[in-house]
Amino acid sequence: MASGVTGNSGPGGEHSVSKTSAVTGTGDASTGDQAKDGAARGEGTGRSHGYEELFERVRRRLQAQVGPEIFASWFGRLKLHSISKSVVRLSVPTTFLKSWIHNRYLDLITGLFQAENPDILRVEIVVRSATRGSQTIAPAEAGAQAGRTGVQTPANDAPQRMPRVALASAEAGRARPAAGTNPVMGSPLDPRYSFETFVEGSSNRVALAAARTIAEAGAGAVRFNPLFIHSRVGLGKTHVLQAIAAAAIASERAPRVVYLTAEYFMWRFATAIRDNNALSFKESLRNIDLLVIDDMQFLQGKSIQNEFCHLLNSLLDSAKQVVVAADRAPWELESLDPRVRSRLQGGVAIEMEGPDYAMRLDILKRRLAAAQAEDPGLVISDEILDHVARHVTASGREIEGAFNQLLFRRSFDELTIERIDEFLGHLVKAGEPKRVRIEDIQRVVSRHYNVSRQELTSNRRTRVIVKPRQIAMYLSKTLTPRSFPEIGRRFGGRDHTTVLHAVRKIEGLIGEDTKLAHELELLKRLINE
Ligand SMILES: Nc1ncnc2c1ncn2[C@@H]1O[C@H](COP(=O)(O)OP(=O)(O)OP(=O)(O)O)[C@@H](O)[C@H]1O
Repeated sequence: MASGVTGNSGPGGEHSVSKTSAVTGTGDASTGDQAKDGAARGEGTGRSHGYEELFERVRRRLQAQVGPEIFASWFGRLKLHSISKSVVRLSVPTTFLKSWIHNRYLDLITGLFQAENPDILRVEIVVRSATRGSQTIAPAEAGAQAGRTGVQTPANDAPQRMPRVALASAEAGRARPAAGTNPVMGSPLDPRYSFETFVEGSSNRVALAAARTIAEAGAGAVRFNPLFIHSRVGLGKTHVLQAIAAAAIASERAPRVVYLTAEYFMWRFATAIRDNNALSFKESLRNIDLLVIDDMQFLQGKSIQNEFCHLLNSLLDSAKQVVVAADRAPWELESLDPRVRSRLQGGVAIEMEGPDYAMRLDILKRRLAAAQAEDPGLVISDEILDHVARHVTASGREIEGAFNQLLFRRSFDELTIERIDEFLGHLVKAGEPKRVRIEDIQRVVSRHYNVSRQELTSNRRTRVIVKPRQIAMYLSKTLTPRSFPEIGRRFGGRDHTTVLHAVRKIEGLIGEDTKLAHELELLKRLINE
């Protein structure tokens, strides 16, 4: 196959190149049209100048339509490639940009050209500097492929080879990630957080099985997408997420893995905008196999969420695995853009519960073994471990905190049960307050009043259902941090004013109806059990 040469890649120069080749959405752009284009471009004449002006006008209209932010993100590197009487070809530097613009903006751009010149029938997006017959790949992809196979890019011609080889060797020369680093970008991984160090039990078995499956599946073998793991604090979400990332990297089946906290994503994105390289930041994320995002509840800001939404859509649409963790279920992430929330709900959400006694004891024993590896003389009796496992119940983090206290105190204090109760008192007594969920409230209320949960969330307005429903809404507002609109959604898609009315009604009744007040106290106890 002949290799095309894009002789001029300077600003605005693409359209005046006489021999071109590019990968298009439908295949090679080098069709019969191309010859016509060559003639129609009228190289070196005033016509080419006129085409550039036409392109400039379309760019301005496009910017006005989509707004400066989106324009800068997606169209900043759009250039005029060639133009004929009826076909306009625009070029972008990567395949990803091509398909993104092609899928989302082609109709808009075509309409804008047609508004300027009704003879234009079609707009095509092509990739600059692509070799005919070889698939054009975005930088990270190129590098990763070369790194995987050790294949160097064929030396078709110098202008094209140079940048591609540079990228390939940069990636190929990159050492396997050391523990504590990340191969592509992102937050560092803690080498202690692996599947081997994670204690399995009934409260996390399903989540762990899903996590292992994804880590073992490798690129393209998408299973539960996105996988959404949620739990209250300290129950091991970060541990599991980092274990997935580390195992996927180690397996080499999903070579491009990114682990990020939502906060780190926001920071990286803001820095990239500040440094004028938001586009390459976004593209580097879109060329990965596995995206792991922790602490999703912290994702804030309209434009950041918007970008995250694009990223999520693009990865999920191209069957790339996404794993997300948060301190609540996706449908409870109220601060999130509804489009992000809905995309997150489209996969599998699994909750991890608190560790039971056996798990707590196992965590303590493993910590002790790890500490003994460094200090062979260290002794902590089984009785003490058992005591801590029985009384520090809230989370893995609390158990770790308790164990660290034991290590610290033993150097200057005798470890008796009484002493331990004294210095661990805050952990033993307080524990983690139970996080009440709307589901729990609905379950307890429906059982207490002998109505089904379906009836509670239905449109039925009979008295026997309306009162329990209002009570359940009142309890949802007083026992959970959920907003009126969220509660309304969870009760059959009701308006927030209905919830407000229910809460006020029950509040009013409590003051005058002691039987109802007692009933509510009983319900609260049942819910908190
Ligand atoms: N099942 C478990 N096995 C071993 N260690 C655990 C387990 N659960 C929690 N831990 C440990 O408890 C600590 C807290 O866990 P982690 O940070 O993963 O919790 P988290 O759910 O992400 O919390 P947060 O919501 O605050 O981010 C970690 O050191 C972790 O290793």
